[in-house]
Amino acid sequence: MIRVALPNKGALYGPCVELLTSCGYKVKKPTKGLYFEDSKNQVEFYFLRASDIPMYLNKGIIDVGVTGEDFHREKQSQASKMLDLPFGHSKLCIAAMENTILDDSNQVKSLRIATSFPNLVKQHFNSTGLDLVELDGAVEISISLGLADCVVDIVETGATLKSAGLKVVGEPIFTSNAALFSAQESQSKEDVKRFIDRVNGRLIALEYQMVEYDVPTNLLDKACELTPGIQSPTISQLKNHAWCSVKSMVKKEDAHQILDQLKAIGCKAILLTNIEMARM
Ligand SMILES: Nc1ncnc2c1ncn2[C@@H]1O[C@H](COP(=O)(O)OP(=O)(O)OP(=O)(O)O)[C@@H](O)[C@H]1O
Ligand SMILES: O=P(O)(O)OC[C@H]1O[C@H](OP(=O)(O)OP(=O)(O)O)[C@H](O)[C@@H]1O
Ligand SMILES: [Mg+2]
Repeated sequence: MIRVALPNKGALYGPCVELLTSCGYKVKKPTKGLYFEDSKNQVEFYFLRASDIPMYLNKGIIDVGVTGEDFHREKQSQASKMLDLPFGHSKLCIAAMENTILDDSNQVKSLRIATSFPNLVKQHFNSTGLDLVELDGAVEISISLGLADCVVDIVETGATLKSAGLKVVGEPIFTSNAALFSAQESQSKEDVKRFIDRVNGRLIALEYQMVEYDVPTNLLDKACELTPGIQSPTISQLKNHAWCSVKSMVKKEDAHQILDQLKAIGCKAILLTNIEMARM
């Protein structure tokens, strides 16, 4: 059995459950309770606060955990990042009331700053003498309540700041995404390696598609240049020896252009399919 920690709510919860379900894990947060055992796959899932997961990993209590890079850095975690995950993209931004005149984000140094990320703020301003107000959440309301003059908070679309009458000041102090981390002492466990390999397989499946096409044998090299694959394309001979069939993985973002190019050089029966899962 390995222990895996997932955020129990918020922006990372849904995407985490979806990712692990597509990897064949049974992930179900009980209505009351923070633990679920997937006995078939020998995994115990713990649903914890995203901000607490680095501490559990640091102490080696949990083998693997998903949280944001921002919390990993804020909590000065010793856990190792194993995989970047394609969700939880956000920025830590300085924000102040819309009518505030701040020409330079350095002026913020002398203001009362409310945040859930005190260490990242200190690191950013390279200063220990800041007037920091540490809050667990709902940071955006602290200015209108008179607790702070500005905030450093998570921004994705900017809707939360806007509805609180705030604007971003200067450049983001940190850019984050969700990631899968492993406790130092768990990295060599075979069960942990298998878990990470499965998740990585699904991430590759999401990033690539499979293209298959028929190509005249004299154009095979030219076509393979367009579809080199990861290792090498698979080539099969058609019954009509003047033609070959090629199968190759292509990056999803490039797939449609590659299909256009294959058609343009004379390939036929060009098919593009999604990949459900991979092991590389
Ligand atoms: N709107 C968002 N879009 C994308 N990622 C986000 C968003 N909000 C938060 N995150 C990311 O998700 C992680 C968890 O954030 P957050 O602290 O908001 O969790 P939460 O479960 O909502 O807890 P809390 O109740 O303390 O706010 C962080 O790493 C953060 O960067
Ligand atoms: O820029 P936006 O798209 O508005 O997203 C940013 C907001 O999302 C998160 O809040 P969350 O949804 O986790 O609610 P919370 O206040 O309960 O943490 C985060 O704490 C910000 O407040
Ligand atoms: Mg939140």
